Formats: sequence, C-alpha cells, structure tokens
Amino acid sequence: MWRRATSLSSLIFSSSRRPLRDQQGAYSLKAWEFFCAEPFKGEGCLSKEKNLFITFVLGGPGSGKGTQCAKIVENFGYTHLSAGELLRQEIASNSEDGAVILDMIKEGKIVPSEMTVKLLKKEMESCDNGKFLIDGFPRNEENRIAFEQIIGAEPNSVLFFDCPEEEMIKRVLNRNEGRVDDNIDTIRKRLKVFAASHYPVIEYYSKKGKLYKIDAIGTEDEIFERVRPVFAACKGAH
Ligand SMILES: Nc1ncnc2c1ncn2[C@@H]1O[C@H](COP(=O)(O)OP(=O)(O)O)[C@@H](O)[C@H]1O
Ligand SMILES: Nc1ccn([C@@H]2O[C@H](COP(=O)(O)OP(=O)(O)O)[C@@H](O)[C@H]2O)c(=O)n1
Ligand SMILES: [Mg+2]
Repeated sequence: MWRRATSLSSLIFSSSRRPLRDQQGAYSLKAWEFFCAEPFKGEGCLSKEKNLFITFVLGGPGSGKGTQCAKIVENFGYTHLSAGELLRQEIASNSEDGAVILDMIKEGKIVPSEMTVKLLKKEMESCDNGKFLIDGFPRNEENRIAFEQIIGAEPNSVLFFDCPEEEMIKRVLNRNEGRVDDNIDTIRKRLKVFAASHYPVIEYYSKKGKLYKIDAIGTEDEIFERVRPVFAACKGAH
C-alpha cells in the first residue's frame, strides 16, 4: 500500500496543479508530523551525539534519483551519498573489494550489503552534517537490514521515484557518463533485479508511513516541484 493511496500522498503528489487551500494546510501539518519526527540519534557505531536525519532515495536505474538529489542538496542542505558512486570509487581505488564490486556491477547484480554499508558508514562518520540523502540504497531487504544493524539507524523518510521501464531505458542509454553498466544488456539485467527486489523494501516503509511515491515523468524541474513541498515543510527544523 502506497502513501499515495492515503490522504497525504494524494495531496502532495496528485497531478492537480493547484491544490485547494485547506488541502495545502492539511498537507503541511501532516508532512511536518511525518518528516520532522525527532532526529535519530545513532546508536550503532555512529556517535550517539550526532543527530541523524536520513532520507533514502529509491527508484529504478535512470528514474532520476541522482538528478533530484542534486536539487535537494542545493535547496535544503543535505549531504548526498550515492551508494553506486561510492561503489564506483571503491573500484577506482583498486582495492580487493573493488574487484568484486566491478564484477557485480557489470552484471547488474547487487553488491553484498556489508561492502556497501561499510562505505556509507565511513562517509557518515566523517561528515559533520547529520542530514543525509542516501541514493540507490537500500536496493533489497538484505541492504535494508544490514543498514539498520550496522548503522543502528532507520530513515526518517523514503522517496521513491516511480518511472516506467521504457523511460528508464531511454534515459540510461542517453546518460553518457561512460559507466560500464549503462548498456542495453546490463540495463535489462538491472531492471530485472530491480523488479525482483525493490518491492519488499518499498512495502516495508509504506507500512511504516515513511514512503513518498513520486511520479518521475516530466521535466527535471517539474519533478523537483513534486519533491520540494516534502522538504520545504520541514525547513528550519534541523
Ligand atoms: N526528468 C527527466 N527527464 C529526462 N531526463 C532526465 C530526467 N531526470 C534525469 N534525466 C536524465 O536521465 C539520466 C538518468 O538520471 P539519473 O539522475 O542519473 O538517474 P538515476 O540516478 O536514478 O539512475 C541522466 O542522464 C539525467 O540527466
Ligand atoms: N545499494 C546498491 C547500490 C548500487 N549497487 C550497484 O551499483 C550499480 C549502480 O548503481 P547506481 O545507484 O549508481 O545506479 P543508478 O540507479 O543511478 O543508475 C547497481 O546496478 C548495482 O550493481 C549495489 O550493488 N547496491
Ligand atoms: Mg544514480
């Protein structure tokens, strides 16, 4: 069950251009309740003193996660951690893990969670900012559980960019960043992995009332206008 099916999401992400005034008021109040919950104080290896405020950013390959994260950072002062980017940096470092990771990425497979969470943890620990956008993670239940166990934190909220497969394929093939996995064969494998593994994660956060499903079709700016109210409602709270 999506949040969209409930009052909040239908208000935030409805295609209606001008929500009614009282609807906007209701939305603001609810968004405040959901998004501005007490920041999580890390209880795992991350300092207990650090107030963590975590948003997971999910969606298939090419759904626009990275593009929208850049806009959120610019407007709302988050630190962006892309799981895929951290894995690519690990490959570039020529470490032992890097060799394993390269093989997995070429095949469109999900890298063992402890490797990915180790990289996320290192970044989170070395960052003064406690507000994190974690992009492309968790991609499956194993990722989700490993994060909870190793970091000792849960996300405050989860964005899910909902995009049709044909649009994702088109965008990835046009991405032109020289990635080893942005070719049609690997994309098809990644889409299969995505279809097989993302739903339980989405469902888990939906049941917790933390999921915000966003229609990922439109221009980058149009999509950001669907994202903005979610963060704007909370600006100044952290
Ligand atoms: N709304 C959009 N419409 C068309 N192209 C987009 C849109 N958002 C992002 N793109 C482009 O699609 C490609 C994939 O976007 P990206 O943000 O890297 O997605 P993801 O991180 O989900 O794989 C990039 O080349 C990006 O410039
Ligand atoms: N949590 C994650 C994130 C990415 N990855 C790997 O890294 C690849 C690229 O991830 P990405 O998030 O940069 O890809 P996009 O969705 O941005 O296209 C994935 O296809 C996986 O092989 C992973 O194994 N586990
Ligand atoms: Mg990306």
